[in-house]
Amino acid sequence: MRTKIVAGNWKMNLNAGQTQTLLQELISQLPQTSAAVMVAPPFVNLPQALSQLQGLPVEVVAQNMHYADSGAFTGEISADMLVSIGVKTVILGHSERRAYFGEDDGMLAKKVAKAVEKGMKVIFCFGEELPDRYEGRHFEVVQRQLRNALFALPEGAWRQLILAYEPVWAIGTGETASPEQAQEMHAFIREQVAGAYSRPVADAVSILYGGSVKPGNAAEIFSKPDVDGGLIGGASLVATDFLAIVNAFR
Ligand SMILES: O=C[C@H](O)COP(=O)(O)O
Repeated sequence: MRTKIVAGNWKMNLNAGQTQTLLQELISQLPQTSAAVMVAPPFVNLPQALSQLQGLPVEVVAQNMHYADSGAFTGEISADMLVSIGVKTVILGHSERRAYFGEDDGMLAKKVAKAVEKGMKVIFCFGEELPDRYEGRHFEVVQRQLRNALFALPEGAWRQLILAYEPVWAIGTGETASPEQAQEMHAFIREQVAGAYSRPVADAVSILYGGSVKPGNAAEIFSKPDVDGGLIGGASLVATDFLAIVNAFR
């Protein structure tokens, strides 16, 4: 049985005080759930989140990291630094990192390999842009993103991977992939993993959907057999919305 996951990617939102408030709201209403719940605040608020969530079933996740162990990379954060404060999971490959910070498949392959080497779990994001879908290239694009960044990893690394399919046209736009579109792509992704590795590896990996998941559409999207949860952006900044999405698994 695959792990069901609801992860909130806070992106570049919430200062220290706002972080404390949102976490308090989440903690006070935390439901019983079979899903693993995660939140990803910006780097500077990770220690506070770790402290507030200590002993609670909400994992604190980083939004990014560098591929080098250390060195002259002003403004960057290493895997060691994250691990040293207690962060065990990192989001890599988000479309905003790809679009605004020049992260390509080659760089992401290095980042994923480093995170895996350091014992971290990775939520690896990928997905096609709107023209790709209009022009029928979406499967090809996703296949290439997976192959270039992940398929050179040893099979054992897959125990540390979580995939997050995020069609770029659905991120922050209010437009969501239909549950059928999500299921179709997730099944395709699982086939790619089965082809590159094995059926057991493919069946074990959690594949999350991301892109305008809201309380009103989460249950239907999560009901699809190859959708194992969601990576939530905007709706994760409102405690009641995020918890309603978590509850969509009940
Ligand atoms: O990481 C989360 C995704 O980018 C989705 O963001 P969104 O829920 O605001 O569309």
